[in-house]
Amino acid sequence: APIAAMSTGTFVVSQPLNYRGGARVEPVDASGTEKAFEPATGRVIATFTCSGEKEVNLAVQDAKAAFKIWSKKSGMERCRILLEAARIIRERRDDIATVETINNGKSIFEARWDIDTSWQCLEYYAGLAGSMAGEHIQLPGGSFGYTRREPLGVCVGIGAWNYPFQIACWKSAPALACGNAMVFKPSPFTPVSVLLLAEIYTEAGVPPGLFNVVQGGAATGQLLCQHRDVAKVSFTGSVPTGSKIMEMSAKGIKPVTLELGGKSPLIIFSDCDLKNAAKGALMANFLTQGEVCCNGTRVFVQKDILDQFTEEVVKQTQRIKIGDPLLEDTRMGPLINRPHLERVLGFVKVAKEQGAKVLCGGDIFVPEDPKLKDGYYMTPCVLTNCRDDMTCVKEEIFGPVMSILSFDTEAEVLERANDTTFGLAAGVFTRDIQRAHRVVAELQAGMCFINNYNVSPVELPFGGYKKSGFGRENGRVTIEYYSQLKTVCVEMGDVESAF
Ligand SMILES: NC(=O)C1=CN([C@@H]2O[C@H](COP(=O)(O)OP(=O)(O)OC[C@H]3O[C@@H](n4cnc5c(N)ncnc54)[C@H](O)[C@@H]3O)[C@@H](O)[C@H]2O)C=CC1
Ligand SMILES: NCCCC(=O)O
Repeated sequence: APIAAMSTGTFVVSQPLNYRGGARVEPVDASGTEKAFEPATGRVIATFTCSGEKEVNLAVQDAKAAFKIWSKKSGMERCRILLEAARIIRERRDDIATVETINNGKSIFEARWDIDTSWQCLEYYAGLAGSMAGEHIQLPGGSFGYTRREPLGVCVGIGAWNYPFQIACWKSAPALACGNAMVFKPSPFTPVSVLLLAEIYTEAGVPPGLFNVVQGGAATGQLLCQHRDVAKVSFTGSVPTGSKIMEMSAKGIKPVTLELGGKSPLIIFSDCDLKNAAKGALMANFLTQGEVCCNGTRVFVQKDILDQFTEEVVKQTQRIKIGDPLLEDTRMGPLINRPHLERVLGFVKVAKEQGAKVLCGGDIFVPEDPKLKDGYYMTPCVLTNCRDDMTCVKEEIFGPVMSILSFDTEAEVLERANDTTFGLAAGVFTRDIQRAHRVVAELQAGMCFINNYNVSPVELPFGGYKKSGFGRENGRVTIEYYSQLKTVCVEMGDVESAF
Protein backbone atom coordinates (compact mmCIF):
# COMPACT_ATOMS: atom_id res chain seq x y z
CA ALA A 1 0.00 0.00 0.00
CA PRO A 2 1.28 3.53 -0.63
CA ILE A 3 2.83 5.10 2.46
CA ALA A 4 0.48 8.06 2.07
CA ALA A 5 -2.47 5.75 2.86
CA MET A 6 -1.03 4.81 6.27
CA SER A 7 -2.59 5.95 9.49
CA THR A 8 -0.92 6.95 12.73
CA GLY A 9 0.24 3.98 14.81
CA THR A 10 0.97 1.59 11.94
CA PHE A 11 4.34 2.52 10.39
CA VAL A 12 7.45 0.48 11.19
CA VAL A 13 10.85 0.61 9.51
CA SER A 14 12.00 -2.79 8.31
CA GLN A 15 14.80 -1.84 5.92
CA PRO A 16 18.35 -0.72 6.77
CA LEU A 17 18.74 3.01 7.39
CA ASN A 18 22.28 3.43 6.06
CA TYR A 19 22.81 4.13 2.38
CA ARG A 20 26.06 3.52 0.58
CA GLY A 21 27.15 2.77 -2.97
CA GLY A 22 23.62 3.31 -4.30
CA ALA A 23 21.78 0.94 -1.93
CA ARG A 24 20.52 0.56 1.62
CA VAL A 25 23.09 -1.32 3.72
CA GLU A 26 23.53 -2.53 7.27
CA PRO A 27 26.56 -0.72 8.74
CA VAL A 28 29.70 -2.84 8.97
CA ASP A 29 30.42 -1.62 12.49
CA ALA A 30 28.53 0.17 15.21
CA SER A 31 29.04 2.63 18.00
CA GLY A 32 25.81 1.88 19.86
CA THR A 33 22.13 1.70 19.00
CA GLU A 34 19.35 4.29 18.88
CA LYS A 35 15.58 4.16 18.75
CA ALA A 36 13.43 6.42 16.60
CA PHE A 37 9.90 7.24 17.77
CA GLU A 38 6.56 8.24 16.34
CA PRO A 39 5.92 11.36 18.47
CA ALA A 40 2.15 11.11 17.89
CA THR A 41 1.92 7.83 19.81
CA GLY A 42 5.26 7.44 21.59
CA ARG A 43 5.75 4.15 19.68
CA VAL A 44 9.21 2.97 18.56
CA ILE A 45 9.27 2.84 14.76
CA ALA A 46 12.93 1.91 14.26
CA THR A 47 15.87 0.55 16.22
CA PHE A 48 19.12 1.13 14.40
CA THR A 49 22.86 0.94 14.90
CA CYS A 50 24.98 4.08 14.90
CA SER A 51 27.75 4.01 12.33
CA GLY A 52 31.25 3.46 13.65
CA GLU A 53 34.62 4.39 12.17
CA LYS A 54 34.71 1.65 9.52
CA GLU A 55 31.24 2.43 8.21
CA VAL A 56 31.92 6.17 8.12
CA ASN A 57 35.15 5.49 6.27
CA LEU A 58 33.40 3.28 3.70
CA ALA A 59 30.76 5.96 3.12
CA VAL A 60 33.43 8.62 2.60
CA GLN A 61 35.45 6.35 0.28
CA ASP A 62 32.36 5.55 -1.81
CA ALA A 63 31.60 9.26 -2.01
CA LYS A 64 35.18 9.93 -3.10
CA ALA A 65 34.89 7.39 -5.92
CA ALA A 66 31.56 8.84 -7.08
CA PHE A 67 33.00 12.36 -6.90
CA LYS A 68 35.58 11.40 -9.55
CA ILE A 69 32.78 10.63 -12.00
CA TRP A 70 30.30 13.35 -11.01
CA SER A 71 32.78 16.21 -10.90
CA LYS A 72 33.74 15.50 -14.53
CA LYS A 73 30.16 15.90 -15.77
CA SER A 74 29.10 19.14 -17.37
CA GLY A 75 26.73 21.45 -15.55
CA MET A 76 23.94 20.55 -17.98
CA GLU A 77 24.44 16.82 -17.34
CA ARG A 78 24.12 17.43 -13.59
CA CYS A 79 21.15 19.70 -14.24
CA ARG A 80 19.19 16.96 -16.02
CA ILE A 81 19.74 14.46 -13.20
CA LEU A 82 18.79 16.94 -10.48
CA LEU A 83 15.67 17.91 -12.41
CA GLU A 84 14.70 14.26 -12.63
CA ALA A 85 15.23 13.88 -8.85
CA ALA A 86 13.05 16.98 -8.27
CA ARG A 87 10.35 15.47 -10.49
CA ILE A 88 10.35 12.20 -8.51
CA ILE A 89 10.12 14.06 -5.19
CA ARG A 90 7.14 16.01 -6.55
CA GLU A 91 5.51 12.78 -7.69
CA ARG A 92 6.07 11.14 -4.25
CA ARG A 93 5.24 14.26 -2.27
CA ASP A 94 2.48 12.64 -0.22
CA ASP A 95 4.51 9.54 0.65
CA ILE A 96 7.52 11.57 1.75
CA ALA A 97 5.37 14.03 3.70
CA THR A 98 3.68 11.10 5.45
CA VAL A 99 7.02 9.63 6.57
CA GLU A 100 8.10 13.09 7.75
CA THR A 101 4.91 13.51 9.75
CA ILE A 102 5.15 10.06 11.32
CA ASN A 103 8.77 10.54 12.45
CA ASN A 104 8.75 14.27 13.29
CA GLY A 105 5.18 14.90 14.46
CA LYS A 106 4.45 17.97 12.33
CA SER A 107 1.04 18.07 10.65
CA ILE A 108 0.72 16.46 7.23
CA PHE A 109 -0.58 19.80 5.94
CA GLU A 110 2.71 21.43 6.88
CA ALA A 111 4.95 18.50 5.93
CA ARG A 112 3.69 18.85 2.34
CA TRP A 113 4.96 22.45 2.34
CA ASP A 114 8.38 21.16 3.46
CA ILE A 115 8.47 18.68 0.60
CA ASP A 116 7.56 21.48 -1.82
CA THR A 117 10.48 23.61 -0.63
CA SER A 118 12.62 20.47 -1.04
CA TRP A 119 11.92 19.70 -4.70
CA GLN A 120 11.94 23.43 -5.47
CA CYS A 121 15.46 23.59 -4.05
CA LEU A 122 16.62 20.77 -6.36
CA GLU A 123 14.98 22.49 -9.33
CA TYR A 124 16.60 25.80 -8.46
CA TYR A 125 20.13 24.37 -8.21
CA ALA A 126 19.58 22.23 -11.29
CA GLY A 127 19.03 25.52 -13.11
CA LEU A 128 22.17 27.05 -11.67
CA ALA A 129 24.27 23.94 -12.43
CA GLY A 130 23.84 24.52 -16.13
CA SER A 131 24.92 28.14 -15.95
CA MET A 132 27.88 27.89 -13.58
CA ALA A 133 30.89 29.48 -15.21
CA GLY A 134 34.11 31.34 -14.55
CA GLU A 135 35.47 34.61 -15.95
CA HIS A 136 37.85 35.48 -18.75
CA ILE A 137 40.24 38.35 -17.94
CA GLN A 138 42.35 40.00 -20.62
CA LEU A 139 46.01 40.77 -19.64
CA PRO A 140 48.71 42.89 -21.41
CA GLY A 141 50.29 41.59 -24.61
CA GLY A 142 47.50 39.19 -25.48
CA SER A 143 48.01 37.14 -22.33
CA PHE A 144 44.92 36.36 -20.34
CA GLY A 145 43.55 34.64 -17.28
CA TYR A 146 40.44 32.71 -16.56
CA THR A 147 38.70 31.31 -13.52
CA ARG A 148 37.12 27.92 -13.06
CA ARG A 149 34.47 27.27 -10.41
CA GLU A 150 35.40 23.82 -9.09
CA PRO A 151 33.78 21.54 -6.52
CA LEU A 152 35.30 20.96 -3.07
CA GLY A 153 35.12 17.15 -2.93
CA VAL A 154 33.26 15.10 -0.32
CA CYS A 155 30.97 17.35 1.71
CA VAL A 156 29.32 16.31 4.96
CA GLY A 157 25.78 17.32 5.86
CA ILE A 158 24.70 17.03 9.51
CA GLY A 159 20.99 17.54 9.99
CA ALA A 160 18.57 18.48 12.75
CA TRP A 161 15.26 16.79 13.53
CA ASN A 162 12.85 19.65 12.84
CA TYR A 163 13.03 19.63 9.02
CA PRO A 164 14.68 16.26 8.26
CA PHE A 165 13.94 15.96 4.53
CA GLN A 166 14.10 19.67 3.74
CA ILE A 167 17.48 20.07 5.47
CA ALA A 168 18.90 17.12 3.51
CA CYS A 169 17.71 18.74 0.26
CA TRP A 170 18.87 22.25 1.15
CA LYS A 171 22.36 20.87 1.77
CA SER A 172 22.66 18.23 -0.93
CA ALA A 173 21.11 20.14 -3.87
CA PRO A 174 23.70 22.95 -4.01
CA ALA A 175 26.48 20.51 -3.09
CA LEU A 176 25.63 18.13 -5.94
CA ALA A 177 24.92 20.95 -8.40
CA CYS A 178 28.48 22.19 -7.87
CA GLY A 179 29.89 18.71 -8.57
CA ASN A 180 30.51 17.52 -5.00
CA ALA A 181 29.58 14.24 -3.32
CA MET A 182 27.86 14.16 0.07
CA VAL A 183 27.73 11.98 3.15
CA PHE A 184 24.70 12.95 5.20
CA LYS A 185 23.98 12.20 8.85
CA PRO A 186 20.45 12.96 9.98
CA SER A 187 19.50 13.52 13.61
CA PRO A 188 19.09 10.19 15.43
CA PHE A 189 15.54 11.36 16.28
CA THR A 190 14.55 11.49 12.59
CA PRO A 191 16.61 8.94 10.67
CA VAL A 192 13.99 7.78 8.18
CA SER A 193 12.99 10.25 5.44
CA VAL A 194 16.49 11.00 4.14
CA LEU A 195 16.64 7.41 2.86
CA LEU A 196 13.83 8.27 0.44
CA LEU A 197 15.98 11.10 -0.89
CA ALA A 198 19.00 8.81 -1.27
CA GLU A 199 16.89 6.33 -3.27
CA ILE A 200 15.49 9.12 -5.44
CA TYR A 201 18.96 10.44 -6.28
CA THR A 202 19.99 6.92 -7.35
CA GLU A 203 16.83 6.47 -9.42
CA ALA A 204 17.42 9.85 -11.07
CA GLY A 205 20.87 8.72 -12.22
CA VAL A 206 23.58 10.00 -9.86
CA PRO A 207 26.62 7.68 -9.72
CA PRO A 208 26.39 5.10 -6.90
CA GLY A 209 28.01 6.55 -3.76
CA LEU A 210 27.41 10.19 -4.63
CA PHE A 211 24.91 10.64 -1.78
CA ASN A 212 25.43 8.35 1.21
CA VAL A 213 23.70 8.23 4.58
CA VAL A 214 25.24 7.25 7.89
CA GLN A 215 23.24 7.11 11.12
CA GLY A 216 24.07 8.06 14.67
CA GLY A 217 24.56 10.92 17.08
CA ALA A 218 27.53 12.94 18.29
CA ALA A 219 30.09 10.11 17.99
CA THR A 220 29.25 9.46 14.33
CA GLY A 221 29.11 13.19 13.63
CA GLN A 222 32.58 13.63 15.08
CA LEU A 223 34.00 10.85 12.90
CA LEU A 224 32.66 12.69 9.87
CA CYS A 225 33.97 16.12 10.90
CA GLN A 226 37.41 14.72 11.69
CA HIS A 227 37.73 12.59 8.54
CA ARG A 228 40.73 13.63 6.48
CA ASP A 229 38.95 13.07 3.16
CA VAL A 230 36.04 15.36 4.04
CA ALA A 231 36.36 18.78 2.40
CA LYS A 232 33.48 20.69 4.03
CA VAL A 233 30.86 20.38 6.77
CA SER A 234 27.41 21.93 6.63
CA PHE A 235 25.55 21.73 9.92
CA THR A 236 22.06 22.59 11.19
CA GLY A 237 21.42 22.42 14.91
CA SER A 238 22.18 24.03 18.24
CA VAL A 239 24.81 26.70 19.00
CA PRO A 240 26.91 24.51 21.38
CA THR A 241 27.15 21.71 18.81
CA GLY A 242 27.86 24.23 16.04
CA SER A 243 30.75 25.53 18.06
CA LYS A 244 32.17 21.99 18.46
CA ILE A 245 31.79 21.34 14.73
CA MET A 246 33.68 24.53 13.95
CA GLU A 247 36.45 23.55 16.35
CA MET A 248 36.83 20.08 14.79
CA SER A 249 36.70 21.48 11.28
CA ALA A 250 39.27 24.14 12.15
CA LYS A 251 41.81 21.40 12.88
CA GLY A 252 41.50 20.17 9.29
CA ILE A 253 41.05 23.72 7.82
CA LYS A 254 37.66 22.64 6.50
CA PRO A 255 35.12 25.34 5.64
CA VAL A 256 31.84 25.11 7.54
CA THR A 257 28.31 26.34 7.06
CA LEU A 258 26.51 26.73 10.39
CA GLU A 259 22.71 27.09 10.60
CA LEU A 260 22.17 27.52 14.33
CA GLY A 261 19.50 28.67 16.73
CA GLY A 262 17.74 31.97 17.24
CA LYS A 263 15.57 34.15 19.44
CA SER A 264 14.27 36.35 16.69
CA PRO A 265 12.26 39.55 17.12
CA LEU A 266 8.98 40.26 15.35
CA ILE A 267 8.03 43.95 15.52
CA ILE A 268 4.39 44.95 15.15
CA PHE A 269 3.82 48.69 14.59
CA SER A 270 0.42 50.19 15.34
CA ASP A 271 -0.14 51.12 11.67
CA CYS A 272 -0.03 47.46 10.59
CA ASP A 273 -2.85 45.43 9.10
CA LEU A 274 -3.83 43.84 12.42
CA LYS A 275 -5.32 40.58 11.09
CA ASN A 276 -2.27 39.95 8.91
CA ALA A 277 0.08 40.85 11.76
CA ALA A 278 -1.66 38.34 14.04
CA LYS A 279 -1.50 35.68 11.31
CA GLY A 280 2.20 36.54 10.89
CA ALA A 281 2.79 36.09 14.62
CA LEU A 282 1.27 32.61 14.47
CA MET A 283 3.39 31.74 11.40
CA ALA A 284 6.40 33.04 13.33
CA ASN A 285 5.73 30.87 16.38
CA PHE A 286 3.66 27.77 15.78
CA LEU A 287 4.87 26.01 12.62
CA THR A 288 6.29 22.56 13.44
CA GLN A 289 5.09 22.94 17.05
CA GLY A 290 7.36 25.96 17.43
CA GLU A 291 10.46 23.84 16.78
CA VAL A 292 11.89 26.20 14.18
CA CYS A 293 15.26 27.95 14.41
CA CYS A 294 14.12 31.20 12.74
CA ASN A 295 10.93 31.63 14.77
CA GLY A 296 10.02 35.19 15.80
CA THR A 297 9.45 34.32 19.44
CA ARG A 298 9.92 37.83 20.85
CA VAL A 299 6.84 39.63 19.58
CA PHE A 300 7.21 43.38 20.22
CA VAL A 301 3.87 45.18 19.89
CA GLN A 302 3.46 48.97 19.87
CA LYS A 303 1.58 49.96 23.02
CA ASP A 304 -1.51 51.52 21.46
CA ILE A 305 -2.53 48.25 19.72
CA LEU A 306 -1.31 45.82 22.38
CA ASP A 307 -4.77 44.81 23.63
CA GLN A 308 -6.35 44.48 20.18
CA PHE A 309 -3.37 42.55 18.82
CA THR A 310 -3.18 40.22 21.80
CA GLU A 311 -6.90 39.50 21.64
CA GLU A 312 -6.65 38.61 17.93
CA VAL A 313 -3.56 36.42 18.46
CA VAL A 314 -5.20 34.51 21.32
CA LYS A 315 -8.38 34.04 19.26
CA GLN A 316 -6.38 32.62 16.33
CA THR A 317 -4.19 30.48 18.62
CA GLN A 318 -7.15 28.88 20.37
CA ARG A 319 -8.52 27.84 16.97
CA ILE A 320 -5.41 25.75 16.15
CA LYS A 321 -6.46 22.13 15.88
CA ILE A 322 -4.07 19.90 17.83
CA GLY A 323 -4.01 16.14 17.48
CA ASP A 324 -3.26 13.29 15.10
CA PRO A 325 -0.78 14.87 12.68
CA LEU A 326 -1.85 12.64 9.79
CA LEU A 327 -5.41 13.98 9.82
CA GLU A 328 -6.07 16.58 7.13
CA ASP A 329 -7.50 19.23 9.46
CA THR A 330 -4.80 19.01 12.17
CA ARG A 331 -2.54 22.04 12.30
CA MET A 332 -0.37 21.17 15.33
CA GLY A 333 1.02 17.74 16.15
CA PRO A 334 3.17 16.46 19.01
CA LEU A 335 6.63 17.75 19.95
CA ILE A 336 9.64 15.67 19.00
CA ASN A 337 10.03 13.64 22.22
CA ARG A 338 9.11 13.44 25.89
CA PRO A 339 12.27 15.16 27.30
CA HIS A 340 11.84 18.03 24.85
CA LEU A 341 8.14 18.40 25.76
CA GLU A 342 9.09 18.56 29.44
CA ARG A 343 11.81 21.11 28.70
CA VAL A 344 9.34 23.37 26.87
CA LEU A 345 6.73 23.04 29.64
CA GLY A 346 9.53 23.89 32.08
CA PHE A 347 10.10 27.19 30.23
CA VAL A 348 6.39 28.03 30.65
CA LYS A 349 6.60 27.28 34.38
CA VAL A 350 9.65 29.51 34.82
CA ALA A 351 7.96 32.26 32.77
CA LYS A 352 5.00 32.21 35.18
CA GLU A 353 7.33 32.27 38.20
CA GLN A 354 9.10 35.28 36.71
CA GLY A 355 5.82 37.20 36.30
CA ALA A 356 4.60 36.38 32.79
CA LYS A 357 0.88 35.90 32.31
CA VAL A 358 -0.34 32.88 30.33
CA LEU A 359 -3.13 34.08 28.03
CA CYS A 360 -3.68 30.63 26.57
CA GLY A 361 -2.06 27.20 26.34
CA GLY A 362 1.18 26.02 27.86
CA ASP A 363 -0.34 22.77 29.16
CA ILE A 364 0.03 19.11 28.30
CA PHE A 365 -2.64 18.10 25.81
CA VAL A 366 -4.14 14.60 25.74
CA PRO A 367 -6.07 13.93 22.52
CA GLU A 368 -9.33 11.97 22.80
CA ASP A 369 -8.16 9.20 20.47
CA PRO A 370 -6.75 6.51 22.85
CA LYS A 371 -3.93 5.58 20.45
CA LEU A 372 -2.50 9.10 20.92
CA LYS A 373 -2.47 9.04 24.73
CA ASP A 374 1.32 8.49 24.95
CA GLY A 375 2.15 11.21 22.41
CA TYR A 376 4.00 14.42 23.23
CA TYR A 377 1.34 17.10 22.81
CA MET A 378 0.96 20.52 24.39
CA THR A 379 -1.31 23.48 23.77
CA PRO A 380 0.26 26.48 21.99
CA CYS A 381 1.06 29.15 24.52
CA VAL A 382 0.82 32.95 24.41
CA LEU A 383 2.62 34.80 27.19
CA THR A 384 2.15 38.45 28.01
CA ASN A 385 3.51 40.78 30.75
CA CYS A 386 6.93 39.75 29.51
CA ARG A 387 10.14 41.67 30.22
CA ASP A 388 13.40 41.55 28.27
CA ASP A 389 15.26 39.96 31.20
CA MET A 390 12.96 36.93 31.52
CA THR A 391 14.23 33.47 30.59
CA CYS A 392 11.38 32.97 28.09
CA VAL A 393 12.47 36.14 26.27
CA LYS A 394 16.20 35.43 26.33
CA GLU A 395 16.51 31.70 25.63
CA GLU A 396 15.57 29.60 22.62
CA ILE A 397 12.61 27.49 23.77
CA PHE A 398 12.10 25.57 20.52
CA GLY A 399 8.45 24.94 21.29
CA PRO A 400 5.03 26.60 20.78
CA VAL A 401 5.56 29.49 23.18
CA MET A 402 5.13 33.11 22.04
CA SER A 403 6.28 35.94 24.31
CA ILE A 404 4.54 39.30 23.77
CA LEU A 405 6.35 42.49 24.80
CA SER A 406 5.22 46.06 24.35
CA PHE A 407 7.15 49.10 23.10
CA ASP A 408 6.69 52.83 22.52
CA THR A 409 9.14 54.04 19.87
CA GLU A 410 11.00 52.74 16.84
CA ALA A 411 14.40 53.58 18.31
CA GLU A 412 13.57 51.80 21.56
CA VAL A 413 12.31 48.64 19.88
CA LEU A 414 15.32 48.43 17.59
CA GLU A 415 17.70 48.53 20.50
CA ARG A 416 15.76 45.86 22.38
CA ALA A 417 15.31 43.67 19.28
CA ASN A 418 19.06 43.64 18.65
CA ASP A 419 19.95 43.00 22.29
CA THR A 420 20.63 39.28 21.81
CA THR A 421 23.58 37.09 20.94
CA PHE A 422 21.49 35.46 18.18
CA GLY A 423 20.82 36.96 14.75
CA LEU A 424 19.02 34.47 12.56
CA ALA A 425 15.80 36.23 11.57
CA ALA A 426 13.57 39.22 12.27
CA GLY A 427 10.25 40.58 11.08
CA VAL A 428 8.35 43.83 10.88
CA PHE A 429 4.67 44.54 10.27
CA THR A 430 3.80 48.11 9.22
CA ARG A 431 1.99 49.88 6.40
CA ASP A 432 4.70 52.56 6.33
CA ILE A 433 7.05 51.44 3.55
CA GLN A 434 9.85 53.82 4.54
CA ARG A 435 9.77 52.67 8.13
CA ALA A 436 9.76 49.02 7.05
CA HIS A 437 12.99 49.38 5.08
CA ARG A 438 14.60 51.69 7.65
CA VAL A 439 13.90 49.16 10.43
CA VAL A 440 15.13 46.07 8.58
CA ALA A 441 18.32 47.93 7.65
CA GLU A 442 19.02 48.30 11.38
CA LEU A 443 18.06 44.78 12.43
CA GLN A 444 21.01 42.49 13.15
CA ALA A 445 19.62 39.39 11.45
CA GLY A 446 20.42 37.41 8.33
CA MET A 447 16.80 36.81 7.25
CA CYS A 448 14.32 39.69 7.56
CA PHE A 449 10.64 39.60 6.70
CA ILE A 450 8.39 42.59 5.94
CA ASN A 451 4.64 41.97 6.44
CA ASN A 452 5.01 38.17 6.56
CA TYR A 453 7.07 35.60 8.44
CA ASN A 454 8.61 32.14 7.93
CA VAL A 455 8.00 31.80 4.23
CA SER A 456 10.85 29.92 2.55
CA PRO A 457 11.32 30.76 -1.13
CA VAL A 458 14.39 28.79 -2.19
CA GLU A 459 15.58 31.65 -4.39
CA LEU A 460 16.37 33.66 -1.24
CA PRO A 461 19.56 33.08 0.79
CA PHE A 462 18.88 31.91 4.35
CA GLY A 463 21.30 32.10 7.29
CA GLY A 464 22.34 33.94 10.39
CA TYR A 465 24.28 36.82 11.88
CA LYS A 466 26.12 36.63 15.22
CA LYS A 467 25.80 33.30 17.10
CA SER A 468 23.13 32.06 14.71
CA GLY A 469 25.91 30.98 12.39
CA PHE A 470 27.35 31.83 9.01
CA GLY A 471 27.34 30.69 5.45
CA ARG A 472 24.04 30.59 3.63
CA GLU A 473 21.60 28.01 2.32
CA ASN A 474 19.45 28.58 -0.76
CA GLY A 475 19.82 31.38 -3.25
CA ARG A 476 22.58 31.92 -5.79
CA VAL A 477 25.21 32.78 -3.16
CA THR A 478 25.24 29.23 -1.76
CA ILE A 479 27.13 28.11 -4.86
CA GLU A 480 30.10 29.93 -3.33
CA TYR A 481 29.87 27.83 -0.17
CA TYR A 482 30.08 24.55 -2.11
CA SER A 483 32.74 25.44 -4.65
CA GLN A 484 36.19 26.95 -4.92
CA LEU A 485 37.67 29.25 -7.49
CA LYS A 486 40.71 28.30 -9.53
CA THR A 487 42.56 31.05 -11.35
CA VAL A 488 44.56 30.17 -14.47
CA CYS A 489 47.12 32.68 -15.75
CA VAL A 490 48.12 32.16 -19.43
CA GLU A 491 51.27 33.72 -20.92
CA MET A 492 51.10 34.32 -24.68
CA GLY A 493 54.55 35.87 -25.02
CA ASP A 494 58.03 35.17 -23.63
CA VAL A 495 58.85 34.89 -19.96
CA GLU A 496 60.21 38.18 -18.62
CA SER A 497 62.64 36.80 -16.07
CA ALA A 498 64.08 38.66 -13.10
CA PHE A 499 67.24 36.55 -13.31
N1 LIG B 1 18.91 25.49 14.18
C1 LIG B 1 17.99 24.57 14.20
O1 LIG B 1 17.24 24.43 13.25
C2 LIG B 1 17.92 23.65 15.35
C3 LIG B 1 18.18 24.01 16.65
N2 LIG B 1 18.09 23.11 17.64
C4 LIG B 1 18.30 23.53 19.04
O2 LIG B 1 19.13 22.59 19.67
C5 LIG B 1 18.48 21.99 20.78
C6 LIG B 1 18.94 20.57 20.93
O3 LIG B 1 18.58 19.76 19.81
P1 LIG B 1 19.55 18.63 19.27
O4 LIG B 1 18.92 17.80 18.24
O5 LIG B 1 20.11 17.91 20.45
O6 LIG B 1 20.65 19.52 18.53
P2 LIG B 1 22.16 19.24 18.29
O7 LIG B 1 22.79 20.48 17.84
O8 LIG B 1 22.77 18.54 19.45
O9 LIG B 1 22.15 18.15 17.10
C7 LIG B 1 22.04 18.48 15.74
C8 LIG B 1 22.79 17.46 14.92
O10 LIG B 1 24.17 17.43 15.28
C9 LIG B 1 24.59 16.11 15.64
N3 LIG B 1 25.61 16.23 16.67
C10 LIG B 1 25.44 16.40 18.01
N4 LIG B 1 26.63 16.52 18.61
C11 LIG B 1 27.58 16.45 17.64
C12 LIG B 1 29.01 16.52 17.65
N5 LIG B 1 29.70 16.71 18.77
N6 LIG B 1 29.66 16.41 16.48
C13 LIG B 1 28.98 16.25 15.32
N7 LIG B 1 27.63 16.16 15.26
C14 LIG B 1 26.94 16.27 16.40
C15 LIG B 1 23.30 15.46 16.10
O11 LIG B 1 23.39 14.06 16.07
C16 LIG B 1 22.31 16.02 15.11
O12 LIG B 1 22.40 15.34 13.88
C17 LIG B 1 17.01 22.17 20.48
O13 LIG B 1 16.23 22.11 21.61
C18 LIG B 1 17.02 23.53 19.84
O14 LIG B 1 17.05 24.53 20.80
C19 LIG B 1 17.78 21.81 17.36
C20 LIG B 1 17.49 21.40 16.10
C21 LIG B 1 17.49 22.31 15.00
N1 LIG C 1 11.91 26.14 6.69
C1 LIG C 1 12.74 26.88 7.54
C2 LIG C 1 13.83 26.04 8.15
C3 LIG C 1 14.22 26.56 9.44
C4 LIG C 1 14.91 25.56 10.33
O1 LIG C 1 15.79 24.80 9.88
O2 LIG C 1 14.59 25.50 11.53
